[in-house]
Amino acid sequence: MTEVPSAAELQVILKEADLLAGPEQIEAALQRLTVEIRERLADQVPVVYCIMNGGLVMAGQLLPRLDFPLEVGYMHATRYRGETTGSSELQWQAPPSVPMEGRSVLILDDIFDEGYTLAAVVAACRAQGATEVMTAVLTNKIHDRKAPGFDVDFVGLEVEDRYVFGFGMDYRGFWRNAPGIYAVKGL
Ligand SMILES: O=P(O)(O)OC[C@H]1O[C@H](OP(=O)(O)OP(=O)(O)O)[C@H](O)[C@@H]1O
Ligand code: HPA
Repeated sequence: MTEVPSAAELQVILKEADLLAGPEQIEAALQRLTVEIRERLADQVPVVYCIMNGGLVMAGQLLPRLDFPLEVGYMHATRYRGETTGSSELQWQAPPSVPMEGRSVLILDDIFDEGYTLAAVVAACRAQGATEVMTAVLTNKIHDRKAPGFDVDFVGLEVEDRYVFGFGMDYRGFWRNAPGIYAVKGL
């Protein structure tokens, strides 16, 4: 069994991390996302899926702002599994919880990093008969290692090319609950 770090060790991770975006910047990003998404999807009665686990906080904060009719679902696809580099194999831990055939779909996730997760999720939604599939992420990590031929539709904030955590994103499984977006010291 993997050993759980102590609370003191985890506090050091947070204390030594660099704050990239605080609550005010995140609030502004969520407000921008709300306006853009409403403009595009308000009359589509979409199914809005949270990608577990990372999308949980973003979805929880964004959904109550989307003041139009929609359904909520979730799916869990994971590539990092507690590591700081992604595996080539995407594991589906939970398939989409709501049928999407003939529906407009909006996918919510915490981070568009290399993009292989969302590219595979969008392909799966198309294969399951969604008529249109849009993606919204809280953060887009800026680098040139993106999956070819795929992009997201709505981005809250750009973050630098470091390993980030907070607001849904984990560092080795921890600190998804941190109220800002932080970069791990040295990563
Ligand atoms: O753009 P990519 O490089 O594919 O990475 C982004 C994905 O990685 C993280 O999920 P992770 O695999 O860590 O699963 P988790 O949310 O369950 O931790 C994150 O929540 C995104 O879904
Ligand atoms: O930088 C990151 N942080 C947390 N989760 C992630 N999943 C992909 N990239 C990241």
